[in-house]
Amino acid sequence: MSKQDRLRRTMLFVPGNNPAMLKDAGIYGADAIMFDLEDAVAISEKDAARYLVYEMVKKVDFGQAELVVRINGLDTPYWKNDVRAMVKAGIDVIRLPKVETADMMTDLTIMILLAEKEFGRQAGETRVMAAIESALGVLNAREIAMSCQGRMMGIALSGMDYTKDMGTHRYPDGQELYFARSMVLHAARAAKIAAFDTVFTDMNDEAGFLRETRLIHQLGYDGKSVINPRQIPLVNLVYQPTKSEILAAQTIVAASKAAAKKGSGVLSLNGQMIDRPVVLQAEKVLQLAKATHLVDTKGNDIEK
Ligand SMILES: CC(=O)SCCNC(=O)CCNC(=O)[C@H](O)C(C)(C)COP(=O)(O)OP(=O)(O)OC[C@H]1O[C@@H](n2cnc3c(N)ncnc32)[C@H](O)[C@@H]1OP(=O)(O)O
Ligand SMILES: O=C([O-])CC(=O)C(=O)O
Ligand SMILES: [Mg+2]
Repeated sequence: MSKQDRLRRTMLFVPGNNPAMLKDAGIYGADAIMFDLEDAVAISEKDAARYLVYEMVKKVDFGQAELVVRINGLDTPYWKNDVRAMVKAGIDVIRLPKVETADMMTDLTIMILLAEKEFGRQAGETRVMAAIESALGVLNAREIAMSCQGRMMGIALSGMDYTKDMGTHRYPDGQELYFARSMVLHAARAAKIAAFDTVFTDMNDEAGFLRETRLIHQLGYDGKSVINPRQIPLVNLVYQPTKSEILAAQTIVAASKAAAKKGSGVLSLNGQMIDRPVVLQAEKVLQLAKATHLVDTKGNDIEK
């Protein structure tokens, strides 16, 4: 799977000052691991956490997971050192919290470019993502998503800080996030980058977590930030295609390959027109099925 079309169903937050959690973060099968230097780390621990995460990124094998770091915000004295250390360590993605304007992302990428030069990394290699955590950030989501072309990997909604900014808090039905979720998703889709939903903090409320995950899956989100390994299989369950979706996708992909051999990009299958967007959607279904080991690498069923 190329870096562009990799799955991003789960992004596991790991506190940057917890050696035990950091060391084992790769064993739970998260699509991305997010080392947190921001709100999970006390002020007195900021330098120690940065050093610890640097060592972990350099030395620990986290398998296939995409490695993301949530650095401290641009209004803190820590973020520049965070960027330098993480670029030096070779992190895949830097997540900037509390993004309100596209200019903030530009400031971040200027610093990243300097660090890439300083530490001999290829210019543009370090990707970025923005976490939207306020009313202003939501209203500017489109410009934020369109910024840093080439480096921008995705945008995330951060519902805890966002609801605080809105003068409310999280409710079980999620109505308070409806507008923000729609805005962030539209901005991501318009910019052709990934969209991540916010964390669900009650680790024991499995039914509530599944309800929220089904909602964001239905809306079209790529995945969700998660805070506990127990939440990972639940997200994967929701994102796992059904048998009939897999069968339909296999039929579409096979028929489109046969049509392509005859030089045709569009075909009719059981009365339905099949063209490029339908084929791309079918390929995505097979990619998800492969990730959950329902089909093999050629898209054929695996007998269980
Ligand atoms: C609003 C925000 O900014 S949210 C983002 C910031 N917050 C965070 O990063 C918090 C991330 N989550 C955590 O720190 C933890 O899940 C806690 C503290 C909330 C709960 O931890 P625990 O009570 O240990 O949870 P639990 O009993 O389910 O843990 C089971 C195992 O998973 C490990 N684990 C739990 N959470 C994580 C995690 N986020 N990353 C890696 N490993 C984890 C535990 O260390 C434990 O491992 P062990 O069996 O080897 O001892
Ligand atoms: O990104 C997240 O979901 C966690 C977070 O910081 C918030 O909700 O404020
Ligand atoms: Mg936050």
